[in-house]
Amino acid sequence: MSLEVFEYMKKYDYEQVVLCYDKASGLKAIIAIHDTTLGPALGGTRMWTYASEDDAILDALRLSRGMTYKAAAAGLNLGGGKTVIIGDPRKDKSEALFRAFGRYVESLNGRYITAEDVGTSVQDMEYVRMETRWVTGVASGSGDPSPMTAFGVWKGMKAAAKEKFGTDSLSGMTVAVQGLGHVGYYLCKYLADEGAKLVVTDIFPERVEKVVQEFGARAVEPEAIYGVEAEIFAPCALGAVVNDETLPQFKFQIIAGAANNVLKEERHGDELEAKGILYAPDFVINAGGLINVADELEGYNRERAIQKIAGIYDNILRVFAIAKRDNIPTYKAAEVMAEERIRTIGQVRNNFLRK
Ligand SMILES: NC(=O)C1=CN([C@@H]2O[C@H](COP(=O)(O)OP(=O)(O)OC[C@H]3O[C@@H](n4cnc5c(N)ncnc54)[C@H](O)[C@@H]3O)[C@@H](O)[C@H]2O)C=CC1
Ligand SMILES: O=C(O)CCC(=O)C(=O)O
Repeated sequence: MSLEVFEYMKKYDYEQVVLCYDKASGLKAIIAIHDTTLGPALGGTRMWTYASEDDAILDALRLSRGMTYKAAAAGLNLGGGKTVIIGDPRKDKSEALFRAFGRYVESLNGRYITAEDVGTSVQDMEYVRMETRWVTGVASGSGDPSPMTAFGVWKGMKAAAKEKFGTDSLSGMTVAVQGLGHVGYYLCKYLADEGAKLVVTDIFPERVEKVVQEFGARAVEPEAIYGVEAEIFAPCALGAVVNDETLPQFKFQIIAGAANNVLKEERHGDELEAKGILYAPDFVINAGGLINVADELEGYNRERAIQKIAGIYDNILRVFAIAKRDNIPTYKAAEVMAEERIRTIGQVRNNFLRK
């Protein structure tokens, strides 16, 4: 069945979807702008080989809505957007492709600000910057946001441990880390430095080997990670990893990782709750990269960014408090927290002249 784009936009209140095609460079991109109530839509550019154009559009739609919630929950004055470029990041990149994309971003005149995401790099964003100033996370600015995302996930994981075990020390605890890319590697470093035991996996053996060598991690095959004996599961690869197949295997007590859209469907969040597994919602715990690139918009100050990202600890505790207050699962509590802010600040911004 093909995707009914306008129906989907109506259902979840999207503002705009832009299809970008450039013959010379081969660019095929989808820019999705979900909501700009709080400010311009900021969100990275993902490059991926999608099975179909519908899959690509749906990914852009879902990810951009996640960005609205992420920015709102993080207390940022930004809305939600995301770009998907259809292509193989290992083969299809070129200066022309990213510059063509940059011209589309420029055409939106600041309504959408881009950055890197899975499959794109700081270098790619330098090409985008040649055509537009509406790009963050460039080498001459805040650079790769991934170490900051990892720092925020580590802080949020500690808050979850505090809630579940009464202590935020992860020393001696076992953490299962799925995906040892930009974020997963740095997360392993924070955890190893604190004395946590690591069980890790990745589809690229060289990434696994590096973490085993550097941090004394134990490696398992990709499919085995879901059944590992560990207090905490940190998904740092792709989304939808909490699903009907994986859930029955879980012996974890906490799920806290960097991946976006961790729950395949909302009901999987209900099932985690029913099993007594504490879920630190994805868009709250993984906001470190967004907070970092957003700081670049004010003239980047690393210390200020680190301070703000450390606030993810309190933000995660706030989500758990709302969950208890309203007697709802944590994934819903995170949405309530974000929606409350969009509603309140949206009303405030409607007073007098809107800038
Ligand atoms: N980089 C950032 O600052 C942010 C990243 N995220 C999310 O965090 C996740 C990780 O991001 P990055 O580290 O930047 O991406 P990355 O592409 O550098 O790393 C992902 C890693 O997961 C591995 N992987 C893919 N499928 C796997 C599987 N089935 N089993 C095991 N490993 C698998 C890949 O080989 C790769 O090493 C993504 O979902 C991303 O959307 C969210 C917020 C910010
Ligand atoms: O971290 C980035 O590059 C920008 C923010 C983003 O796209 C994300 O948090 O998923």
